[in-house]
Amino acid sequence: MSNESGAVSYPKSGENIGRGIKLMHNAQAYSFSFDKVFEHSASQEHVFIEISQLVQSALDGYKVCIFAYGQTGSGKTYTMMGNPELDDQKGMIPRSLEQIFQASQALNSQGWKYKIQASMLEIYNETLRDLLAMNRMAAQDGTSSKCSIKHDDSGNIQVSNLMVVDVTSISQFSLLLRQAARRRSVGRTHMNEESRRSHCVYTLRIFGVNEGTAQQVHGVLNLIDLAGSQCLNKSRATGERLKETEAINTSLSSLNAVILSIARKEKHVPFRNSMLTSLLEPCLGGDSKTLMILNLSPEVSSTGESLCSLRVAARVNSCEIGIPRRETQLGSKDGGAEQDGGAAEETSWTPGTFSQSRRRHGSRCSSSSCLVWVMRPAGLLLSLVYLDETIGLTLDCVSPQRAELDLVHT
Ligand SMILES: Nc1ncnc2c1ncn2[C@@H]1O[C@H](COP(=O)(O)OP(=O)(O)OP(=O)(O)O)[C@@H](O)[C@H]1O
Repeated sequence: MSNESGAVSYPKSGENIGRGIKLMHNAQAYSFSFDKVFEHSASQEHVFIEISQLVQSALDGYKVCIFAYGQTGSGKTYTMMGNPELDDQKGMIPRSLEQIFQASQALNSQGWKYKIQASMLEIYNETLRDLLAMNRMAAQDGTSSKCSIKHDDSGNIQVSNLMVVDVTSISQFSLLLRQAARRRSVGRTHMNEESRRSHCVYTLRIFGVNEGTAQQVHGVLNLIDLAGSQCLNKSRATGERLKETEAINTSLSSLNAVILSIARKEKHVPFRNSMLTSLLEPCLGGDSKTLMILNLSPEVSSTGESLCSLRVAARVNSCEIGIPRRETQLGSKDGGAEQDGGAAEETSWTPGTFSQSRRRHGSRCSSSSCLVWVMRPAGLLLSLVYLDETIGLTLDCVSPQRAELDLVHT
């Protein structure tokens, strides 16, 4: 099967995308470079162009994980979910599902039939909550089975008691998304009117079988909207909000410890220190294709947090994980299926239309990748100022406050 080129065509990337970013913090400049850096003026469509190939590869039988990371209020939920009802504001999750449906339908003519299943859960205060279960309240108050993470004999991770729904249309999926959004733990904080107080994991399992060749593929697409990091003294949180903020920061610290440990190629990676890292283990420690989207706030008061986030993203960018493995089986005439070895095909993916393959020379490992999207600053008008031809674009503010982020087009 070869649908890697994609059944859907996309417009070319715009000029509001580069690869470098410079941050001024305490009068010091910090430079970073990533797979892509999007200015605030980039659209949801621009960002999706860069991840569409990766989404496509879930249909080809790969495990794919895309997660949004950043401080509270920086635009993670906007990026991942956006407004699914409005075409130009739809985020990565509704766009991914649309692409998967359209591409799978286009492959029908080549004999492929697909079954797609969805599950949606949140990690709230270190507890797993099923966002689709009918008896969710019963599970929360302990009168029915709670979700928990189980490791099977082959080291695979399963979530027990999680509702898995067969998805047959885009409208049905939109309904599930609305249901999950209503049930997700949301609270008002000093930093964000509608702050998501949990990490949310949307999973699509994709089973394909070719009626002509009996080949089978099994891909997984995990789309994750992490809760935002937040300085406790800035958050001014008390009571429940404080407890949530502490739980969010603790689990994000565990994620950072895992990323640091992988980047340093340490033998022991502390995946089991939190629910979040246990769930992410197959993505960060295994054979999936993983992408982090870092959301940044351009406000001067956020430069400290932005620097921390950029450092985490730079580390993620340098992590070498396993070889992406395509899950395929060769069916036999009598209807049985033989493994074709889950052939570990070294098909490192290339984000979007023009960046380089990220496979390291001389290494059999592929690396995780990172895109950065800078949010539009509330109440600040931005203008673009050209410094010189080689440096490219610098963001400058038409306001007394100077924007501290330079987006360097390279
Ligand atoms: N690129 C963008 N264009 C327009 N509005 C945006 C953009 N990014 C974020 N916003 C708006 O900014 C606000 C905060 O964004 P959002 O809730 O997505 O942040 P978050 O990082 O998910 O926050 P939290 O971690 O607290 O849940 C929302 O009202 C959102 O609609």
